[in-house]
Amino acid sequence: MSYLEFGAIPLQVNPDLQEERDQASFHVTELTHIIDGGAEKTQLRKRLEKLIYSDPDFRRFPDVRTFGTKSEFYGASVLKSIKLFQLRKEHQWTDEESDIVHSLVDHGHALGLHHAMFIPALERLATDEQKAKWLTIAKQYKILGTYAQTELGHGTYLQGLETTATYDPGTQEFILNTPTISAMKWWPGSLGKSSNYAIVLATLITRGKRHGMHPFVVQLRSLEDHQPLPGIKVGEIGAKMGTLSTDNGYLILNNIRILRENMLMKNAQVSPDGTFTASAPNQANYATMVLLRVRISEFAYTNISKAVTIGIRYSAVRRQSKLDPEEKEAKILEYQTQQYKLFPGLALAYAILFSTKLLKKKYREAQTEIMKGNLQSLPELHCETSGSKAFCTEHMLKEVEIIRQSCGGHGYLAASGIGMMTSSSAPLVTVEGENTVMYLQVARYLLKRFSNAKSGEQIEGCTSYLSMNHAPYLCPFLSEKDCRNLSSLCDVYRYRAFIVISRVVRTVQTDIKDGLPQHDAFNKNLVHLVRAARAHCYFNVVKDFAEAVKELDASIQICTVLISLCCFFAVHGIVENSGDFLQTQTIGVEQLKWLKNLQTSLLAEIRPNAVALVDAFDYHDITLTSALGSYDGNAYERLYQSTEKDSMNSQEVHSSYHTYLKPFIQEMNKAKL
Ligand SMILES: CCCCCCCCCCCCCCCC(=O)SCCNC(=O)CCNC(=O)[C@H](O)C(C)(C)COP(=O)(O)OP(=O)(O)OC[C@H]1O[C@@H](n2cnc3c(N)ncnc32)[C@H](O)[C@@H]1OP(=O)(O)O
Ligand SMILES: Cc1cc2nc3c(=O)[nH]c(=O)nc-3n(C[C@H](O)[C@H](O)[C@H](O)COP(=O)(O)OP(=O)(O)OC[C@H]3O[C@@H](n4cnc5c(N)ncnc54)[C@H](O)[C@@H]3O)c2cc1C
Repeated sequence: MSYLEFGAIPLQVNPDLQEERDQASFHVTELTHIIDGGAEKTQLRKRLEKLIYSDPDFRRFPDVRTFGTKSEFYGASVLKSIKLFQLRKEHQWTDEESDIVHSLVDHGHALGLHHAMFIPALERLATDEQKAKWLTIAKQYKILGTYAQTELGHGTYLQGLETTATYDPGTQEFILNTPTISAMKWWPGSLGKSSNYAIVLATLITRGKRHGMHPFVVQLRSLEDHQPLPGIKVGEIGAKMGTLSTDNGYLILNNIRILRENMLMKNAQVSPDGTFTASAPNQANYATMVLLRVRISEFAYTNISKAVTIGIRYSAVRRQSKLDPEEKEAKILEYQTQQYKLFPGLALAYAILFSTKLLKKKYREAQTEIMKGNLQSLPELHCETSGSKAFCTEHMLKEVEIIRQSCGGHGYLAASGIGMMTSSSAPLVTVEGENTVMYLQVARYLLKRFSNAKSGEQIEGCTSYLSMNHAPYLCPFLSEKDCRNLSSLCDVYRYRAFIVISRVVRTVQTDIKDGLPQHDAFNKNLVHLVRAARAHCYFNVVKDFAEAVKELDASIQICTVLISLCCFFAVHGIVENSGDFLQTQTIGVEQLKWLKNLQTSLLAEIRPNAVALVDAFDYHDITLTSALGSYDGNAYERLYQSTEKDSMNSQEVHSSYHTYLKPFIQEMNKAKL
């Protein structure tokens, strides 16, 4: 073959990848249907895929992402928003359809916060009359909004927000102000350049009294020429590690007057004379964050499943070194260490998938009650969503980075698609509640439930195991074979969580008894409290995965593969955290030895189906945007082809040669003479 033909993509699938597909023990399409939630959902996704990817602009976005300047990238991202909004309107997409499309077109776009937070906030925090006014025009895209809560000085501690909304009964208006530099809004997505409205979260002051954080609808920019309105200073906060398609912004408000009706009053009201009344606890105003924590958990699935698709397909076509000196070089997927890098991410993707399906269901049920004014399920929902968001994003980020490393040098290329995934995954551990803080919210709930259980209350829900009548614990693993039993594995996780939680409760109580104030006793044990929350979340994810697999209505072949994967997920988690399991005596040294053996046996067991398990995620090549992970496995040709799109290659000799290099070379050559 001449080098001129190197960039031509072969028409056939790479035989190494085809070989993997041929040896799968199950039908990939059947598993795809399970992942999508049914054959009709797969059809729906495919229909939307076809619609979106028939538009050349949507196919072009990945190239802009890789090779454009920040400003070009932002411009393309605005176009992406507009196209999505037009399509959504034209096709009357439901929220579900819209979510599918978002997962197809790369997560970010300039006005992403309009549907992700602005509209959900109006739906959750506005009264019916306010919805009639604001929601209608927001849905018609007559106004474009964002959610401006975080300030330069405070993101986590919402009670510390300094932006003020002071009620003036004389004019029946609120006056919004940014009283200090740390009070300026800082970070909100779509704020810098895109939105003309925002829901601004500010401390409400009426009749001289502060009433905590409340939501206010504020117009930021003119609907005529997009100029910021008088008294408003708004702009971009600067270059970031990733999430380039979103214009995260700052906002300074100087005596901005808004109508009394612009305070979203579902949960608290200010009457014309300035009387404050609350019809729900202040935390009801956190509802938009609760929703986004569910969405971000789902997004963790999207990222890890895409990353592992790239990693596994590439590992099936990349050959390096010899396993058997007599044979040709081995696929890197053959190396046990490579499987050890990739399969935890594979198992995690399925674990998050099943666990978030359940979380979403619980969220929907709880939200229906909450909208009717029944807030009983809110504390449990807050615990579950905070824990899920923290667990899923923490583990996803860790595994995405390991998968990037598993692709060797090429994983570091933008064309691999995986480096971008690391940078877009990174903020997810911080946004919508920083993970440590979220785990501490879970711990707070666990402590409460633990003491409720101690006082004899029958606990329901995700902490029900705290009120189990704990007979003396006996490790269920009496042989290596026992370690495969999913309900025994769940038991081990459950007891580990129970013991870690009860120990930290005891330590905190002892510290308080010994005279430490409660806040000091907490701070002295924060690391252990986070450990307890992690143990609780791990147990719940293992349990959700195991139950989903147990209840699966699928072929025996699929059940067998998913049981192995679930078993691997649980076993791997114990081995990785063995210190904790040994210390809580939920397993002994002998059991750890069995579990380690089982862990490596499972690598070999999963190996033949690895490619089929990622094929089942069914990512379109455009969605993946990866030269390494495309369906046909022609990685080298695609890598070489990707160089054509690099503007540096548009001229043989770069202009800098004429400006700098040529005079330098000439100078050096003159000097030699
Ligand atoms: C386009 C489509 C894409 C979709 C796919 C996504 C893609 C993704 C891309 C990235 C997109 C990024 C978009 C980021 C967008 C932001 O990042 S928006 C800003 C998010 N900001 C945060 O999350 C702030 C985090 N902080 C907090 O939530 C709260 O301050 C804290 C930490 C929970 C503390 O709450 P607090 O009320 O100040 O104090 P605390 O004493 O801890 O709690 C009081 C009580 O309220 C309860 N409580 C606290 N929070 C809640 C709650 N939420 N609910 C119920 N009860 C609660 C507590 O449990 C406690 O109860 P009790 O123990 O008293 O019974
Ligand atoms: C890409 C991106 C997009 C964003 N989009 C938006 C948006 O659209 N709208 C919006 O309003 N905001 C947005 N944010 C802001 C985001 O919500 C906050 O950054 C996040 O809530 C964390 O708050 P913080 O930055 O104040 O971190 P901090 O709270 O300052 O955290 C710093 C460290 O302090 C620790 N810490 C803080 N408090 C405690 C505590 N009580 N106990 C123990 N440790 C603690 C944390 O664990 C962390 O290690 C965005 C941020 C990013 C990065």
